[in-house]
Amino acid sequence: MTAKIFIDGEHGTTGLQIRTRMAGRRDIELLSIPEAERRNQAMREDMLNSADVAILCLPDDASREAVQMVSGNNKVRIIDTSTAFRIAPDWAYGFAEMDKAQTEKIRSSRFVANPGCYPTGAIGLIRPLRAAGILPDGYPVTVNAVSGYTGGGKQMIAQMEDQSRPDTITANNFLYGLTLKHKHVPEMKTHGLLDRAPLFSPSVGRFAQGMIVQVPLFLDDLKEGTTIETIHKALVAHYAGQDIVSVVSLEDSAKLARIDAEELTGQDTMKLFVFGTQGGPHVNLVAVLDNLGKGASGAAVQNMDLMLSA
Ligand SMILES: NC(=O)C1=CN([C@@H]2O[C@H](COP(=O)(O)OP(=O)(O)OC[C@H]3O[C@@H](n4cnc5c(N)ncnc54)[C@H](OP(=O)(O)O)[C@@H]3O)[C@@H](O)[C@H]2O)C=CC1
Ligand SMILES: CC(=O)N[C@@H](CCC(=O)OP(=O)(O)O)C(=O)O
Repeated sequence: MTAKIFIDGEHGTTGLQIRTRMAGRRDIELLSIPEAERRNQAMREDMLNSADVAILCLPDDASREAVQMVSGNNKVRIIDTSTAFRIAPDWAYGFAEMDKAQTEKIRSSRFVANPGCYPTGAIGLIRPLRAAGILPDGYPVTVNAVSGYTGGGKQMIAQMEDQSRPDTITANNFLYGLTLKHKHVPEMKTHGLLDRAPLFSPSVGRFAQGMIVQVPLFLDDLKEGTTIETIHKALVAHYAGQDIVSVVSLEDSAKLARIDAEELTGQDTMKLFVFGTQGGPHVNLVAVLDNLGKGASGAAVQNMDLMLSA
């Protein structure tokens, strides 16, 4: 049986990438609205209510409206890629590898919130250490990151690529979120199992897709006896038995002189590293992913496949 899928926002950055990933699939019938009608409420409502799974690739407010449009129709299941429902208690958080029960939660949920790109890296690094008791209560977690500019959607893509625009961005690498109130902080705190909000400082580089997320830690302030090896072991144990998130060996990490933010561009996987020197006081946890892959569209397709396998 083919499943009917509607991507609301299919002509945007995330929507287009999801559509590309579904091209050629015979188990799916893609319901579609012509680009010129993308904001036509009546057509969207009709498509939303005709789908088995609707994937929302819209700004937060438009996502909330779309969910309202199907609220009385129990047949339709939703994957929302916006920030609107990521810490809502009645939604499943769509990061299947974040703990052993999550795959099943996603498979059986009607409502699945796709994670943000930065939180995918940050939670991927932090949560296993909280679950293993390595990262204690009260630890002041900081998260620093660089993203490809497609993370800012159609508008930032135009600002970075079209120098004739009055709002063009000329910087090759810039910090933003300078008020330290980025919309991803609540999600990192909740699903990272943190008792204190992390201090998150994002940046953007002049490359389209890719991402590095860093969580530096002081070993002396972690569970007594924690070393670079125990941290690495905890991550390896956490991600055993799946093939989306990989943990690079300490030996291979030690040989690296630099990390390329674009290393996984076009892929739907994520790589985790633990950097530092044996016996040294610090470690730097690093996640590399494609902001549009495991950070958005790749995760959405993974979640859709889990839901369709129920
Ligand atoms: N880009 C990324 O790396 C990631 C993005 N996301 C999230 O995915 C969602 C989509 O982001 P992104 O694809 O980047 O954004 P884009 O701006 O690239 O695309 C959004 C699309 O939604 C359409 N749209 C906007 N408002 C409405 C509305 N009221 N009704 C119908 N259609 C509407 C837009 O049409 P129009 O052209 O007319 O504005 C556009 O086609 C956002 O919530 C974003 O936060 C999640 C993870 C990563
Ligand atoms: C570079 C850039 O602007 N990135 C976006 C986040 C991209 C992402 O993960 O999106 P959502 O949380 O919106 O789903 C931002 O900082 O708002």
